[in-house]
Amino acid sequence: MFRQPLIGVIACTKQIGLHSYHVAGDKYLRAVAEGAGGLPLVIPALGELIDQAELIQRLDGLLFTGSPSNVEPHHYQGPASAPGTLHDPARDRTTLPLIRAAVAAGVPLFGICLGFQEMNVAFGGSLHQKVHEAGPFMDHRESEEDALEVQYGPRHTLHVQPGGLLASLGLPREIQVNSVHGQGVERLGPGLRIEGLAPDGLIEALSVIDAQSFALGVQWHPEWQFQANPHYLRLFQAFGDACRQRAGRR
Ligand SMILES: N[C@@H](CCC(=O)NCCCC(=O)O)C(=O)O
Repeated sequence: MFRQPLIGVIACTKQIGLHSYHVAGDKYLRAVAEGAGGLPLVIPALGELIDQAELIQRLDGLLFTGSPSNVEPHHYQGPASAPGTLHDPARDRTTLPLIRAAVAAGVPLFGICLGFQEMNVAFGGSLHQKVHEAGPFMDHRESEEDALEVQYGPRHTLHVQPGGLLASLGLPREIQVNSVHGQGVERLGPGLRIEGLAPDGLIEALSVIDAQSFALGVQWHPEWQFQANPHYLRLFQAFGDACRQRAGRR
């Protein structure tokens, strides 16, 4: 009997007035519901308070969203962040072990932007904290003066690497992607495969080589207006298929 896959969507912590909340972006939740065909469930960033083994037993997939926050550099032996850099330690403490546990248990997972960077760090990789100040790379940040449609509109070519997961999904060798990030992959974690490169050589898509199921991370934002972008939609459909496969087996 068909069971809609239950897909966890990782929350960020956010101070609203005097209180702290756990929030998840609307566009991610809609992409899970409509793009992946899943039942979205927001997972609070409660770190050690959550029994992650129990959690992943109940889930058919996990989406690690983007966020203005950045992984704390001590997780990848990086230099201290510049003053004013946004962090979300509670999210770090939740996502980094959860990514490893989910892959080990064969739970499909999809990382977007910060979620992509968390996948790299979870597997022992490191990050450029300011890509635009690191050697040959262009500025991958959005212009905050631009309208949202412009910020999340197509920005650069993504070179899909042959023989990988993205290629197996039928994506062409080159697609146009948006770019809303100041950090990026410096050293790729062991056990990860490069799935896509920006024109300046920055790694912008990865997969887990020995994953039992779908395990993809992308630096861009495929949840943005995915209904109108067949390449973005294809990622959520494939993620949803993997989650349905896990749901059907349980
Ligand atoms: N802070 C990191 C990751 C950037 C990121 O995830 N941006 C998205 C913010 C809002 C949204 O969810 O769309 C970096 O700057 O590299």
